[in-house]
Amino acid sequence: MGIRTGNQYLKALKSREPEIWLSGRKITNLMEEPVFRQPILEIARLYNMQHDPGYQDQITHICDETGERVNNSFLVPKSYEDLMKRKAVFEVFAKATFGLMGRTPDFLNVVLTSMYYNSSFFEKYNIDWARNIQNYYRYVRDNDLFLTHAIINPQNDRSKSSHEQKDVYTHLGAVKEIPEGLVVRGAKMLATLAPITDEVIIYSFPGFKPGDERYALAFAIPIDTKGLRIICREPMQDGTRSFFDHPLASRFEEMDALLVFDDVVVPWDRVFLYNNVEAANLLYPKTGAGQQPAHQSGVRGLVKLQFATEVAMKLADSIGVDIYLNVQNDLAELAQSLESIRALLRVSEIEYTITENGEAMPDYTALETIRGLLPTMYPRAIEIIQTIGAGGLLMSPTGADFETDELKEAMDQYYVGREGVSSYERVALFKLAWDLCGEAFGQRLLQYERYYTGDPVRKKGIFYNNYKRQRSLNLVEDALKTSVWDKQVPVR
Ligand SMILES: Cc1cc2nc3c(=O)[nH]c(=O)nc-3n(C[C@H](O)[C@H](O)[C@H](O)COP(=O)(O)OP(=O)(O)OC[C@H]3O[C@@H](n4cnc5c(N)ncnc54)[C@H](O)[C@@H]3O)c2cc1C
Repeated sequence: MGIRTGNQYLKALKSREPEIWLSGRKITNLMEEPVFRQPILEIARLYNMQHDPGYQDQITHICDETGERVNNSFLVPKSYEDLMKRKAVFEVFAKATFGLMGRTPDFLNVVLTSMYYNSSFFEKYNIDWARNIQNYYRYVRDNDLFLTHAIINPQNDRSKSSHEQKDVYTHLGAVKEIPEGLVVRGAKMLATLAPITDEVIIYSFPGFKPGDERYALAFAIPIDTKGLRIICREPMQDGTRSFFDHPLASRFEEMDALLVFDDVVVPWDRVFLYNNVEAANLLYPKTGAGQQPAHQSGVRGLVKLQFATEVAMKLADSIGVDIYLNVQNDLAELAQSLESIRALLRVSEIEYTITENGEAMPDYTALETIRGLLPTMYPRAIEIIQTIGAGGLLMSPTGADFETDELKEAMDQYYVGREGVSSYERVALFKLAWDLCGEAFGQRLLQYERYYTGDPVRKKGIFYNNYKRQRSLNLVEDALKTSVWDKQVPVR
């Protein structure tokens, strides 16, 4: 089939009945649920872009294996040019969502492509696992499916490993083998966009210890598999707010969910890893499942930071406060953060390496530096928006006020910005800024930037240890030898 249209995506959603729980209600008609309606349409819009002549050649290609047109996020990059082809889709999708949706389909497509191309890793442990991941990649690529993933255990007692939790099946684990497949029980989080996806893929961050064998799992199943419950977090908007009042929250909320597996049968041909602590711990480093998608996250993060920077600059300009040095300093700080991320991203692309099996890999150090910096740069951007908007952020009336005759004069007079900025324009801008920096929606976006890729504290620890191992760090040694040179090199 190859690339889907938005309508084909909607049709697939309508054809399924996943068990979704939202605010104590079981959702029976996903398409009619206001909370999901607009986010579904936003994802459908991305699928449509694949068919738009203005984008098609930029974000899709003809697959060598099938001759069908597929999304560039399924491309195994073998060269700088391939990395750029793949980047094009990251950029187009990120710009279409202002970087606010982190788990657009391209993200997990890259994870899966990476696992597929490095399936020799799975083969070392079990030839079936390798064949399964290869077939699954082809299935997802050729049907253009939308995946969610859950790689973290629920946050229960973090001082104990999975097998030490009070209930042995609090964290998702294997129960038994049956002829049809592997029976799994327990929970996994944090499956962003789960209710509106086609499939879920389960794998884990490293950190398994002996005794955790039953939790060492990787598999994928349809999102409506019997026994799989999707428990949504409290929504941050009810789906009835207007675009004018909440231009971002009304469009781009990515629902997050806990996945509970109630003796779910995972067919054997969908099991990628099982009962092997060593393999589960090596999955990330050996398949590139962390490093390749970091390219998508870097591009998306850059777009998001650019959006926040532009919001701050427009806000300051709209009320004439960017003549003040303190405001200019804050805005310059933001612009310099943005330029730093842009530069790092280019370094990651230009300094790519080719792995042993011929895969082009964007530079680890540059991408991890982006991952290390954004959890502080993005919250700082939000703080600057809050500081520049100040009390005005809390004073925005609603769209309904603008449509009320009795209020027209007051609206036109008291909400006007600097010369040339009408009340309507100023209020619209401040509302957009408030969605980003004040609303629960905006707070989630902030929490996303901190944690979407794992705990930044531990990630920095890993980064430091790798950096120490890989970099020569010889300058100090050289400096300590200077006294010897002094004696050897005659001074003229
Ligand atoms: C908005 C959002 C969307 C996300 N989307 C997804 C998704 O689509 N799929 C998915 O699988 N995951 C997703 N994640 C989950 C993300 O991977 C985790 O939030 C992240 O790995 C951190 O884990 P945690 O939230 O359980 O925090 P914890 O690991 O419980 O950490 C809590 C605190 O304790 C500290 N801490 C805990 N353990 C240790 C330790 N061993 N050593 C030192 N400090 C420790 C941490 O530094 C942190 O401050 C998302 C997260 C967010 C916020």
